[in-house]
Amino acid sequence: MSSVDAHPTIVYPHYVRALDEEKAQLPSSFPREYSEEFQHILPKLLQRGFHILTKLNNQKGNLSNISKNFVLSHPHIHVVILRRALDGAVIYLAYVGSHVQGPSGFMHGGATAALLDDCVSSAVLLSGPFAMTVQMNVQYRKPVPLNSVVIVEGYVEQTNGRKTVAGGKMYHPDGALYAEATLLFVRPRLVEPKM
Ligand SMILES: CCCCCCCCCC(=O)SCCNC(=O)CCNC(=O)[C@H](O)C(C)(C)COP(=O)(O)OP(=O)(O)OC[C@H]1O[C@@H](n2cnc3c(N)ncnc32)[C@H](O)[C@@H]1OP(=O)(O)O
Repeated sequence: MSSVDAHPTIVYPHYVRALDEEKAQLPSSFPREYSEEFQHILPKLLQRGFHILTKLNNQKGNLSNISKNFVLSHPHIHVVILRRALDGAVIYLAYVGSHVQGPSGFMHGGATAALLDDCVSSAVLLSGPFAMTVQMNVQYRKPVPLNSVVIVEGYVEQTNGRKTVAGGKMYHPDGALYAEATLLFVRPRLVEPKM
């Protein structure tokens, strides 16, 4: 098996273990200027039935697969992950810093897509077997200012065999929509359970 083939099966158990081990803590290393905003928003998300899963930005040791995640390890993106058990929806409460710029003063569209993909993928991975994004359609509604807090929400819409349709939204904490996406995931044949 090539290293590319091995990747999904190695990463997924690490991911689940990381989420298990890192429950219920807001990262203590969050810079002061936005930790207050996080503290203000978090209770509202908890009221909606979400609970904090992880402080993945601070992973160490054998969780290196997580610490290399493009979005979660980005030095200018800080994420607290929450999940709602009722429907498996996932929220990334995120601060986007200065070095994710596309248009001057605003977030790069690719970074917006990456955050959406990662959040929606987490919702998919935590609700079912490993699957990979094979299609993603992003509607960019408003430019996302740099150095700001955003809420990203991911949810599974429908699973049919190896295919899962899922959706995501990125919005300002006041509810104004920045972007929304529809994604198709496919469970690779290679990691299907053997009967
Ligand atoms: C650390 C954890 C962090 C959590 C967050 C991580 C976020 C990362 C999310 C990603 O970015 S994933 C990386 C980007 N995605 C990829 O690299 C996937 C590349 N694609 C593949 O490797 C293969 O397409 C894949 C292994 C997913 C599927 O190949 P298979 O050979 O197993 O499936 P196959 O080609 O037989 O397709 C199965 C079904 O899906 C359909 N399908 C596949 N690709 C499609 C596509 N692109 N569009 C529409 N349908 C597609 C295909 O037509 C077929 O439909 P039917 O069963 O109805 O015939």
